[in-house]
Amino acid sequence: MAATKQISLEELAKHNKQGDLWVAVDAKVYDLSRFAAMHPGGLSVLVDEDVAGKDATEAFYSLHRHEVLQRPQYARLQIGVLEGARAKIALREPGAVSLVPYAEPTWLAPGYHSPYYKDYHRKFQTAFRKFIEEVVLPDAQAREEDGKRPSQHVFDEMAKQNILALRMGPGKHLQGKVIMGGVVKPEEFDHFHELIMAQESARIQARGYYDGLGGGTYIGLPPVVNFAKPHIREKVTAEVLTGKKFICLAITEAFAGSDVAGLRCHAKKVQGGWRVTGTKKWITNATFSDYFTTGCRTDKGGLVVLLIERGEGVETKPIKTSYSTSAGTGYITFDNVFVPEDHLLGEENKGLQVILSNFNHERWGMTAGSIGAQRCIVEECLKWTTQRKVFGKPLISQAVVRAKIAAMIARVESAQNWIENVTYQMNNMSYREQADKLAGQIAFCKMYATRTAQETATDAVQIFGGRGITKTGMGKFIEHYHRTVPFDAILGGAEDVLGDLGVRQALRKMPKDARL
Ligand code: HEM
Repeated sequence: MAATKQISLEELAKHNKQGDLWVAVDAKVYDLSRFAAMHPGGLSVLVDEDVAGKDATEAFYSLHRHEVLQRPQYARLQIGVLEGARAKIALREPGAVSLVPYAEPTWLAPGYHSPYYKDYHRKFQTAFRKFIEEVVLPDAQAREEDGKRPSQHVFDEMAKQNILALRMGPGKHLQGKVIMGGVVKPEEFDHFHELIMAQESARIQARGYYDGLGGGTYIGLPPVVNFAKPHIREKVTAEVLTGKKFICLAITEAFAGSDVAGLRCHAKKVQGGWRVTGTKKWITNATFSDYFTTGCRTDKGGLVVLLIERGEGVETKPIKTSYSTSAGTGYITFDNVFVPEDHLLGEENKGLQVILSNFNHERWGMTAGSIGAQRCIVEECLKWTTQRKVFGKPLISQAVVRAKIAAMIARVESAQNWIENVTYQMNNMSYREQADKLAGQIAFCKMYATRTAQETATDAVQIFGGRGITKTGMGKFIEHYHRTVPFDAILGGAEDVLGDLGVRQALRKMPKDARL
């Protein structure tokens, strides 16, 4: 329990030297006498006459994130509270919304309205944010750092709450399931709930872990759900959605990225099935997956998608990318792997249809997450520029800084409004209509969101200066964001490819009789 002894300013002032050193931060008094020599910022800054025995709140928040004081080893240095002073720093409770302007999309900001979200979206959002902050976030920060895959207890908890099943979007697979203790009925769950999930999950600000946490399921399982033989579909879906087994989508190769038609991994038809030989690269979750939804080229030159189980001839090794190995990004080699006939997804030589069928949903989900992460950076920058003082004034008092913040806010607001519009269309269109009408919209929206995300990352680094390129301390999320933001711009289709796709889709629909 925090110490409550009342300490006057006079008493505080008496403890102002090495060996007997107290400071007050936000109305709490800390005895730093023994800690001072171990202080990561050095002893000299603490024995400074403006700090030792004084209220050092401003100096503290210029240099540390609040979380420092929450670490048990530092929290226990508190010996009392400053007499007559009131704590001013209010921390958000888990699940609560931030009151920092633009830190939330308007539908969540107090006093604003939205045509899209209903009361059950709000309830779901509150429960989901709490879940993310209490269950996922601590593991996310630790695993992003040590590079291990997300801990099994997080998957187990997600399975228990049926969150893994929600990652497949709305649909029959949710029938009869109790979602997060009943906070939303399966038949009510729609694409706005999914949008909430993507944006809330992005708040962990651990990009590798974010993909580690079922990124493979999100893109690897839908082809099984939609195209597998019933007995395979039931078995694999049950295993994956209960967090017992893992699956990934193995399409990209060293030879072919966005150019799916250029795949070389070869499936040879044999008695009772197929023999697969080839490689796959940059496959999210590959290092810990049990199943691989794999695109292969057939003898006839067509494409086939096979569900390959980890076993003889299958090897995975981690690829070190600029985000954490927590994502399980891997290189896969298939060496004459036997795949039984009933593991075919869809039809022979019609694999492209299987692969393409999920692209829109994948890209839309990535865009939603990317915008959520971008918004967190806006909040970080707003907090930093108002609390950080340079030349005696807060950073935000510089016009050039305000101009950067203005651009950041405009970008994230426009991207959010766009994704909400697309989501509304998805809610009101059949899958076929979505494929026909939204492929271009989603491609453009993703291209725009990730382009603006990179601009915001660059601006944020300028605002944070050296801290924006330092992995710990005040700017740690900025450093992380700036380093990992290109993933959103590459995975699921590079920006240029998506832009081109969107224009080609538009051209297909140009009326033949349109003239200036
Ligand atoms: C309860 C009191 C304090 C604790 C527990 C504490 C703890 C820490 C920790 C853990 C760091 C490492 C950086 C981080 O993780 O954010 C740090 C850095 C630092 N601290 Fe403190 N600190 C305290 C008070 C102060 C005060 C009053 C000053 C006043 C000037 C100060 C000045 C610094 C400086 C200059 C750094 C280096 C910052 C940087 O590298 O950007 N600290 N402190």
